[in-house]
Amino acid sequence: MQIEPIARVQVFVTCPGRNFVTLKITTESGVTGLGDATLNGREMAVVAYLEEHVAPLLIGRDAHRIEDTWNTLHRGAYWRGGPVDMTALAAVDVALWDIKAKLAGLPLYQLLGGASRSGVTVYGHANGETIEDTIAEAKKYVAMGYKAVRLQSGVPGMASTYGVSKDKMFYEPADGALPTENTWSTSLYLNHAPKLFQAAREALGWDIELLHDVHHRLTPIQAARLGKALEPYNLFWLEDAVPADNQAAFRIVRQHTTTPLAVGEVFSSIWSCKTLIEEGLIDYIRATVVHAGGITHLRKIAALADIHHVKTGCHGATDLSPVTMAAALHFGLSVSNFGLQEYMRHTPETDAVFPHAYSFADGMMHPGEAPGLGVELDEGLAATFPYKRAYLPVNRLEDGTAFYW
Ligand SMILES: O=C(O)C(=O)C[C@H](O)[C@H](O)CO
Ligand SMILES: [Mg+2]
Repeated sequence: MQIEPIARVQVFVTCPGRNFVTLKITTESGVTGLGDATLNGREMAVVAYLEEHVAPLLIGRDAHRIEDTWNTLHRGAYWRGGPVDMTALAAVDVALWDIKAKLAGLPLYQLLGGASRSGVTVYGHANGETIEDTIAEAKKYVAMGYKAVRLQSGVPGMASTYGVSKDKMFYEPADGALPTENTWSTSLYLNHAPKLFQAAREALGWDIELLHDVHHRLTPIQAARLGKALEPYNLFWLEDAVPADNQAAFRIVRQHTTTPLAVGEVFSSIWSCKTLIEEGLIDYIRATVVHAGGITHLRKIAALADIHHVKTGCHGATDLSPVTMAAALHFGLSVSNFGLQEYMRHTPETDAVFPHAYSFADGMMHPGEAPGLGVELDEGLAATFPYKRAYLPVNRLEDGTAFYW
């Protein structure tokens, strides 16, 4: 049996505009693999977890034994699961897949069963202070070749709204050394959102797929009302309509609307979405490589989803590093029930720290043909961008009640 013992495990933290945590595993024969371990706003918790509790367990293990390593780390932790553990586990898992594919001399998607399609269709983010601004942004995405765009607009009467950033192309919500506070009005939002999509269909037509993210801010019956109100505009999906801690809550939304539902960017494992998938309460599962235990675990989620007619829709915000973007593309190219992949562009500084083989053309992305993931870490450049603590915002209702952001 061919054995590839792990010799070194390193964790790098870099902040080329935002914080990224990267795990690098090196084998005794000198092959390296990268894994993204970035958990926005809680980065250093994963660093400590990896350095103190995971790295010592990896030294000397056979890098080829990905499934066994996953299960040993997961079942052997006893206190298993949750975002910190599953992000750390994902980083190990992806780094080991990177190593295995490099040793095989193949791009990772070939090890995952080969390409199931010619490319990975992606959606971009159009956001603006007003409906007109948002539509103008969406037109830029259409001009770049995107076939699907997420629309978020400011709501008149609200000082700030989720998803509306000053820098249009490079979204970054983690903006403070302490959390900034937003104020939320459900009624203003519910009155406004259908107007955005009515105007968008008039201006953009019906050939472009449109998406919207509620960011967990409605009760089930409010989400049901919004889904019904948006039906005439034929959304590709309505995302995170309600907080999904209570999976059964989606039954109410589902009973009332035919607008397709997507959820899962904060999910850590198959247990967060088992009911949603088995009862057919959603159409797209948005769990992602870095936060749901890596490729090994995400493949199991996708397999369960496949038999229930649920497609994938991996989270792909800019707080997931290019290492996750590449992993998502290899996964999306190969998995049978791929739906749509989110693609927010990283800044040029981030792209320089993580040179990569993936590319965008005609609304689709491709991971490229480099062996492994096709992403490297420029360690020298990374070291010039030290960690800067940054929090995601918090949200309050108009009367001051702490709410979901
Ligand atoms: O990309 C999305 O759909 C998001 O909701 C982005 C999140 O706000 C972001 O990843 C939080 O870190
Ligand atoms: Mg989202």
